[in-house]
Amino acid sequence: MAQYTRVSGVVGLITLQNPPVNALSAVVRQGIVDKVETALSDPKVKSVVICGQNGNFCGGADIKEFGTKMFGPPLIPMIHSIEAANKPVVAAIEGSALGGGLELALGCHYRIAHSKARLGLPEVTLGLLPAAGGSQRLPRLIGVPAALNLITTGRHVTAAEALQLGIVDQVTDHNTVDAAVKFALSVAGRSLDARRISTYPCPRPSDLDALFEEVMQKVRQSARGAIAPVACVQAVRAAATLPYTQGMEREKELMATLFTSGQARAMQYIFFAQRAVGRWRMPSGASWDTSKPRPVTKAAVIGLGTMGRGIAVALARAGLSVVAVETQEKQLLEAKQAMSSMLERGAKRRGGVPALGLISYSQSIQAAADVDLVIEAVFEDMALKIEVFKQLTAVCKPGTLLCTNTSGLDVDQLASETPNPELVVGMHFFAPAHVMNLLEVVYGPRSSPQAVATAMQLGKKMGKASVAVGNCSGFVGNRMLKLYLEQASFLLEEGATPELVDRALEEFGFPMGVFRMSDLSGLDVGWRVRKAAGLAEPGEASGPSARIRKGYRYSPIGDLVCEQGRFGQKTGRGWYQYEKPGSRVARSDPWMHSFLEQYRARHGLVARSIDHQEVLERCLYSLINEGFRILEDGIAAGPEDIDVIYVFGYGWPRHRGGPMFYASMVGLAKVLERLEHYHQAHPDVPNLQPCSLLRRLVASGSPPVHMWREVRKKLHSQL
Ligand SMILES: CC(C)(COP(=O)(O)OP(=O)(O)OC[C@H]1O[C@@H](n2cnc3c(N)ncnc32)[C@H](O)[C@@H]1OP(=O)(O)O)[C@@H](O)C(=O)NCCC(=O)NCCSC(=O)/C=C/CCCCCCCCCCCCC(=O)O
Repeated sequence: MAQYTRVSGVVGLITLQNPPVNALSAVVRQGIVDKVETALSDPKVKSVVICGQNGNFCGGADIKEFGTKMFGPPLIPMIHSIEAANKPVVAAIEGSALGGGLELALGCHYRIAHSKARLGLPEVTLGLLPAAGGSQRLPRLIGVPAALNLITTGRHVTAAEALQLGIVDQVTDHNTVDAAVKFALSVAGRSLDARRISTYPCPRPSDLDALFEEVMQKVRQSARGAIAPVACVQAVRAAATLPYTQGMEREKELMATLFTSGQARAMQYIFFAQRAVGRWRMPSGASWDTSKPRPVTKAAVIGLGTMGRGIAVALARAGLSVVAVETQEKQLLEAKQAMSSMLERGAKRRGGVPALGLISYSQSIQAAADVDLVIEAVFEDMALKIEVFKQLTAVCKPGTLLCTNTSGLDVDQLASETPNPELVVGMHFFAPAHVMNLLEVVYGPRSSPQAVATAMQLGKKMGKASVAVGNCSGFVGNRMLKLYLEQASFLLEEGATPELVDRALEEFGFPMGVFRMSDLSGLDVGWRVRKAAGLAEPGEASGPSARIRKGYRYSPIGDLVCEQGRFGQKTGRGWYQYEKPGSRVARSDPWMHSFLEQYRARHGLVARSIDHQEVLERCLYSLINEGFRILEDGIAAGPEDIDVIYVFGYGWPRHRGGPMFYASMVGLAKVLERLEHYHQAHPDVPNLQPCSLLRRLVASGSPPVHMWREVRKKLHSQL
């Protein structure tokens, strides 16, 4: 709803009231329409101020209303009537003015913002465009190039940038509503002819066609199949080339296509999933609302390899005091230099001061004596980690949380080696840790809810989507990834090339296909894991058992490639070739093609033609099947947890909503049928056998994703 009061005798003050973000729900829209009418019809009122309750202007249209029948007054005429008003209307922007919230403000005649406010049109991140006039007003106000940048990326700008761009008229450090009222008093009675943005001509750069062509090309490339960014460019083009009313028609037309698209549904699902995972729950019943996190102001990072450096930088950026420990002197010096330049580059990009002073460096683990939490990031070796945990237990003050950044070792085993296993959790960061926005918080059976709450809160403070998951080999992300990688290798054996597999996955929307990704992260990492698991054997075995390990189909292709010293980009050769070690541009490698041909010949395999459909079905459905197993095992609390992990950590295209949501869009019955088909064709790959939760869901009529937890509960109660 909206509240109305009269202040200073002549200013009508309208306050949006819909906590926590004052979204423009039907009731709020009705409130605005009514209160604007009241203010305009009151002869005593000379000007109007619109603000939001609790220091927050407006988070935009109510996303929960999308996909339901719309009630209440529509946004567009509401904003038009404000712009057409014959009394000045001033928006007092505190907190955020996003999406429909900024569009409302653009309909006002003046905008005053608090210095800490954030403004933006993030609709593109929800699969939409700013369709309450935003795509037509913003270019008229700030010009085409700046509007294109904001609308196609959805990025939020600070009040200072908004002032510089011309989005707001004034920025204040003081009470924004007081400043807006004062401003409203000063402009009362002035002509509003020059203040209605919809009447402005859109500034047209001389090279309009070339500009749009270039932007469209870039947007299509980075959108990876998402349709909203493309529609955003088309809408801004309409602003630049058509009169306002026709531009609005085009905006509406484009929005209609997006609004009902599966992509918008997927992206809005991810928006809510990202927030839902914060409401974590452990199988014991402990949860976010019953577990209080401990305060963490000082943390230590042990081991300054690639991961440790990124973690320490991310902690310092979040404002924590960090003790960075590396026992090797040379490595410590290199790390210090690298971390300082990471902080400096980040500060330059974001426009702040590098947090260099927050990090102290030491060669001794003793330096961690007074920290609240430690993140161990040493080499992925259980014996070494156990030794480090022993030392930490002796050095750290009582109650210090001990976290391990393992990407797959048994967190419970590590915990059991310490006298206080309840203080141990996994914090699985993704490389590079100062860039990637995902954190898996791994709890073992003995981790205390308080330890989990603390790690989850710390992850949030570091700006990461943090997901609490159970302890198992590979946790959630890597456990699923293993099957995806395995299918990719089998496809090579059967006739595919790395290029074919990667193209199919990149067309699906991944930023990189599986083989290009493997070249980037290094083939040796997986090789080491397979050797430790007793799977990779030196040299090439022959005979029928050569591709069977531990009773199941196994592809040694990756091991053989590693034996050639081909570890990917860092060695200049991997699944592809590179100009030199460290180069990034992957080029087809004839060596790889003849290696695959020889390999197939040696094993009596006949290459067959494999299409993109099969690549997608085998790689993605096997990964999804494992996702169902993870749900069945209770390692992830719900499908949202898996989807957030995949979208934020593994490059799963956001417009496809994560693997579990994607499965529901494809149709669970279809996924089941294809898995059965592939399992029949490859009976030596037991992972292709559809899991019982998937079968049960299909038998229950394939309910929507939010109902899967119920089906799982029933399945468990019957076991
Ligand atoms: C920055 C934030 C605002 C705040 O962040 P923070 O403080 O961290 O808080 P959060 O945890 O994120 O959020 C707190 C809770 O609030 C919920 N929330 C947040 N924003 C919204 C919202 N906009 N709507 C509903 N709920 C919201 C959030 O989920 C949390 O609750 P919970 O934990 O999940 O319970 C941050 O929240 C943020 O970034 N919010 C989103 C901002 C945003 O993206 N805004 C844009 C929204 S879209 C929009 O505004 C579109 C405008 C144009 C609409 C035009 C309509 C025309 C319709 C025409 C249709 C034509 C089609 C016809 C088809 C046919 O023919 O049928």
